[in-house]
Amino acid sequence: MRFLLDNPIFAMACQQFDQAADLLELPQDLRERTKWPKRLVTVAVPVRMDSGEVFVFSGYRVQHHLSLGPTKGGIRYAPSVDLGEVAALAMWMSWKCALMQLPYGGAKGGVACDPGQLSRRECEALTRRYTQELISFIGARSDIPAPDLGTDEQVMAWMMDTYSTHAGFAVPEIVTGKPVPIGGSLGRREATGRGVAFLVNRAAELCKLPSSLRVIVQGFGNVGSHAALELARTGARVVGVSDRTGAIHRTDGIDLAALQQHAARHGGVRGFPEADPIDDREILLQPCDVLIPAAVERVITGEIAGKIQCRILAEGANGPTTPEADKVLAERPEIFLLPDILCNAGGVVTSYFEWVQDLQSFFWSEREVYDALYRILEEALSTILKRVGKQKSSMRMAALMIGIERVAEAKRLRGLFP
Ligand SMILES: NC(=O)C1=CN([C@@H]2O[C@H](COP(=O)(O)OP(=O)(O)OC[C@H]3O[C@@H](n4cnc5c(N)ncnc54)[C@H](OP(=O)(O)O)[C@@H]3O)[C@@H](O)[C@H]2O)C=CC1
Ligand SMILES: O=C(O)CCC(=O)C(=O)O
Repeated sequence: MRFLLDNPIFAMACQQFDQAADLLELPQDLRERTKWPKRLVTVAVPVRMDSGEVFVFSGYRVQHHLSLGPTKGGIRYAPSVDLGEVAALAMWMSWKCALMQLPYGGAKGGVACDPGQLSRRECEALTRRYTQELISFIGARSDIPAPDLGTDEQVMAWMMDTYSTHAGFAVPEIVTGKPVPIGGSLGRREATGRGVAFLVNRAAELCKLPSSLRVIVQGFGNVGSHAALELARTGARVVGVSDRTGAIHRTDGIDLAALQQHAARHGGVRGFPEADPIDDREILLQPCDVLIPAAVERVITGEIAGKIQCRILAEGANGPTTPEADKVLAERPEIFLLPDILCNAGGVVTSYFEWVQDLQSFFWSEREVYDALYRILEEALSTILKRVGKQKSSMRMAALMIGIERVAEAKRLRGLFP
């Protein structure tokens, strides 16, 4: 297992864990049992490409702990995907699910590929073969995938169909984040971004900021675009947006509907005529009230953390801030941090609602989904704030401590074979 530490993202997740476990004074045996992932699955995924050639992709699924219920977490399609990255993301899922009091352990999966370079047929073939390779390892009572970076509702529909064809009947509860007509939940598509927006507005109230927040978002995919749209709906002005194609800035605010149309037509935000182009690193350093990294890991480095000019740092992405940056942020108390395992938890909480609805074959209104989601996010925020007050810790450490201690307690209560 220790070979995973060669991966910098896994090493970062472990560094965070160790720091929180030290603060919790977690006994050594429990610490070891809680830290390491339970199951690491690697699969070869052969796909006939449109060219006629067969390419073998590498696929992964990591199940971090099984102590509280099935494992839960997204499937990522990105060139960076490897076992260490997926293991780190699975670990963060564990603390996130426990923080939200969901009856799940953490998991994550993915395939090393560039989804932008795959045709629709290639993406479907890849998804179906990856799902087939995972059939013995996933299940509605054991491990339930969902969308993440580079995957969407269509990928979930193909996964559900492949699994259901194998079972001989429809198994909608095998994945969440699927289209509503085949058992998806109302509100799941927008839930992560709307959860981010809800928490940003709560943080703005706590910081006594006006509602006309200036917002910068890195990543204009599922999380970034819905966070931006929801914040704009509640009175904010989105002044900067970036994605892999580039970054744009407009002090008076960007027309998000027009930007969405442009991005759909041109494959990204680059070249949007109603805003100024800006360097994709510089965009993070522009003055704003809220900075939302909603793309990939480790973009807020120590150096960037010293230069950002926001009042709220809202981590839509998983792991966007390095431990070095956390040290810098500790010296900048004017910045209110919404840590990833809180900030982007709206996605998995709504996935939990989807799973419950599928198991019961009884579906909720969008209003019921969001009322329940915001109640859970509010409770998690208030539990973290109390912990910050009690232990004088950072928001990140408080959130991690709560998640980790719940998992450790489950392991302690369940015990070990004598
Ligand atoms: N989807 C969900 O429900 C949840 C997602 N998350 C996390 O949120 C983050 C984003 O996921 P999601 O929105 O689903 O993914 P999407 O694939 O929908 O969107 C990702 C966005 O990030 C952009 N991007 C990728 N790399 C970079 C980069 N290096 N610099 C700037 N932009 C970049 C992409 O640009 P382009 O389009 O040009 O490739 C795209 O706009 C991930 O960290 C994910 O783990 C967390 C909780 C739930
Ligand atoms: O919706 C889910 O089950 C998981 C979402 C996810 O991958 C995440 O929160 O990072």
